[in-house]
Amino acid sequence: MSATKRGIVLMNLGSPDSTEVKDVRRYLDEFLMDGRVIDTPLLWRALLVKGIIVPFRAPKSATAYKSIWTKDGSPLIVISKQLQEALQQEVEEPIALAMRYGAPAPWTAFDELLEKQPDLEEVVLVPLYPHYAMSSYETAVEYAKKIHRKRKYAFKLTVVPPFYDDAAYLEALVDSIKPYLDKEYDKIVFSYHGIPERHVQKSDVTGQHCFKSADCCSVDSEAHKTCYRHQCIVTTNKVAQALNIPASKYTFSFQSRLGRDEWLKPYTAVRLAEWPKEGVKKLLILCPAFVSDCLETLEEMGEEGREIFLHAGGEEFTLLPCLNVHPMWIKALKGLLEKAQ
Ligand SMILES: C=CC1=C(C)c2cc3[nH]c(cc4nc(cc5[nH]c(cc1n2)c(C)c5CCC(=O)O)C(CCC(=O)O)=C4C)c(C)c3C=C
Ligand SMILES: [Fe+2]
Ligand SMILES: [Fe+2]
Repeated sequence: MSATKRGIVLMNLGSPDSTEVKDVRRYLDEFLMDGRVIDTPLLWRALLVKGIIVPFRAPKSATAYKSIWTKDGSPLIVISKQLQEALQQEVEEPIALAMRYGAPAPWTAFDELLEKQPDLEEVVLVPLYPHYAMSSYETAVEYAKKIHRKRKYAFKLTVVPPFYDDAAYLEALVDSIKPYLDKEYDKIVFSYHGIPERHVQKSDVTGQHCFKSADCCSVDSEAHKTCYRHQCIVTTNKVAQALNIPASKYTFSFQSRLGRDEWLKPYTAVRLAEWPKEGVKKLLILCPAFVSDCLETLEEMGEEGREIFLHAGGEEFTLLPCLNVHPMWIKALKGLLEKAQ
């Protein structure tokens, strides 16, 4: 352990306060007005989000949230709290939880740590995203930094980088998948949350790598530090190789597209309707862009995705759980904190 008086903040995306349409509306408004999520000029974004997307989406999203809501609230929040508690059993430094949207806000987390340790010297921020995207990792980090700056906290803020290729994280994923490979399956799909292709290009620090060639993600580049697609491919291939899954039996795709822009392809929802026709009848599917089960895994994949696949002639659809509180994931997080010293 370091001599510095450290605290830890685990930061996830956040959920609405309840499944009531008004709370979902407020949450979607905060989320989609984020310029790193909908990256259009402010006025156009406000018209689009407040005038079109939120009014239409809020009632539908509220219904979707109702189908997964637990007695203790949103699965994402409940599981993130369980993760905080499980990690706290293993780590001496105080740990607080923060969300990018909704509650608990980062300042609540910072203040909670200061209450426990008034002479706090450093806070290590762990964005709970394995892969870099401006709409997930980057917005969480920039928001936490803004609050740290504006509120003039005296402690130093250190940020854990994306951990898509961290050996212990990959081992945890491998261990979580292993039991599902014992039964017969035709294909295992790594379905990642999608993002607009434009976002990948915007994050390209070289300005001349991403999407400039068909194999850009497998050609070494500085751009990969912030290339979501490259990082998803690395996670997929490393996990599949560690499990000895032949190339013909695994693939990756991207889910949760919103709007009409070109997003990363292939689209999971489109492929789910095609796979059965290509002979893929027994499907295993996991969503490694999320470390905690949430609306996008439980409802979008577990309910909508299942329906699409079975309706198209699929026979078995098995959704694997996220890492949630897997002991090897806790160990991996502990390792990431040690590396951040
Ligand atoms: C991997 C992390 C995520 C990325 C990247 C991401 C990008 C992204 N998301 C939207 C729009 C929506 N996402 C929604 C839910 C949602 N998204 C993530 C993670 C990432 N999003 C999570 C964990 C969740 C679930 C939250 C929960 O409470 O369980 C939603 C809200 C639900 C809905 O109405 O579908 C929206 C909207 C965009 C536009 C985007 C990139 C541009
Ligand atoms: Fe999302
Ligand atoms: Fe790339």
